[in-house]
Amino acid sequence: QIDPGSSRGGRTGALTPPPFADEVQKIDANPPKGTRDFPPEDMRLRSWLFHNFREVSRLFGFEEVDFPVLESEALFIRKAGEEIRDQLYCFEDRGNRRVALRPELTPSLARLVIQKGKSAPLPLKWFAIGQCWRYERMTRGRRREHYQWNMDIIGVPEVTAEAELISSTISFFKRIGVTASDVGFKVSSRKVLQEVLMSYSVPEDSFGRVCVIIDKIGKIPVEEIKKDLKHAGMSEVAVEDLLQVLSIKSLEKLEEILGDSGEAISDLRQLFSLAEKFGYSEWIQFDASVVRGLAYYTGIVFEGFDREGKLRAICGGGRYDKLLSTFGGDDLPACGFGFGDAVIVELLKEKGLLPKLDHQVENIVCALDSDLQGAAAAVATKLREKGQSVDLVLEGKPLKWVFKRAARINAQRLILVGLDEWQKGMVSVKILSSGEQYEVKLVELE
Ligand SMILES: Nc1ccc(Br)nc1
Repeated sequence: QIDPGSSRGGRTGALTPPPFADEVQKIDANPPKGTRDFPPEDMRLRSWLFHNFREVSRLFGFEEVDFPVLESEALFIRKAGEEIRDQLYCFEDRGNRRVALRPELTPSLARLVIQKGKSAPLPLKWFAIGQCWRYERMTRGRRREHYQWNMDIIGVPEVTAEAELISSTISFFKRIGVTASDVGFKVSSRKVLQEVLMSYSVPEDSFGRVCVIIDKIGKIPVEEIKKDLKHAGMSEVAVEDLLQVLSIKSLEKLEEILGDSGEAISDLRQLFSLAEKFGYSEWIQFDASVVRGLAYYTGIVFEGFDREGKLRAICGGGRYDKLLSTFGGDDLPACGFGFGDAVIVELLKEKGLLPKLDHQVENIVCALDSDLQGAAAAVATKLREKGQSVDLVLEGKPLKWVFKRAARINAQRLILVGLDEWQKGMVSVKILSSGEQYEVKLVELE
């Protein structure tokens, strides 16, 4: 029983109370805090977005996979101080199991790869579109759920995998009208960080934590970054030097600092060379400050950003060669990205690129007499079997109402089932755009 005072599509008047009024329990018609409903107009945009995610995945030869929204909490427990861990939507179920609403898809994908083992021949190219959750204090009024498109390549150690993944995101942007003037990709490698940290003998097991701290550059004061880095075991000199390296924006400069023999520079040179062959050089730039906020990345990392700098990262990803082995699986190379459904919509709004998506049906079918409701149903079935969409008027309504509904649902044709015509095996058809009207034998109705 929804509170009659609440807005219900503009319907007027209170609802008639049920027989057992004392059992009425008014509910809030809004969804839980931080979550969204998708009424038809919003669902059309979401379906359009997902259709483009799926089309690009198809063009790149990827196979769709899916996993439960609910996972064992253990899948997401990492000790690197990630935000994703602090905001885990976790609880104890009725079987006293620690479970969580997934905050991301990659650990589930890794779990499925391990489960499939040798039965899934490498390389695996899998994609998924799934709802992900975080429990964020509502003080910041941010969403607690979003849908992510993920593409992952398992079993390819070469940088060609990252180049392919970046290419797929750019294909997506191009499909929806976003250009290299709107969006760019900052690309780096965590091996840059690794080589600097190793030169200061920072312990390997602090690596993930240092990355999470560095990902906050530009989001929290630099003094806090420095404090956290020292707290993670780095000396004053190491911190200063690291921040210096992270400000580098050219591979030439990076080579001056790291030399030209390390894996970081070699991977990045290969990636930028592949970008040229793929034809997307104008979309990407080296930026040593990009580390991404997930602890498990081990190599190339990248993130799509809006060049006007108004929005948060649009998408991001990278190489995570150790994740499967940390879950007890084989030491398989892996890379992937996540692409959320919210920031991209903000970008499309900014750029005036939101598609116009109206509900549409090809036919509205109406009986002109209550005795002909069955006949109208037969006409609707015939058209549907021919693959035509039909909105069948389900109760006796005045023609004025029928025409109003036809306009509201963008029907192309009105099919009227009247007694005289029906007795001749005919129906009358009105083309609503032109007003043209004619009678046609049911057997010839196309
Ligand atoms: N990981 C995550 C989940 C849900 C939202 Br909204 N943002 C980020």
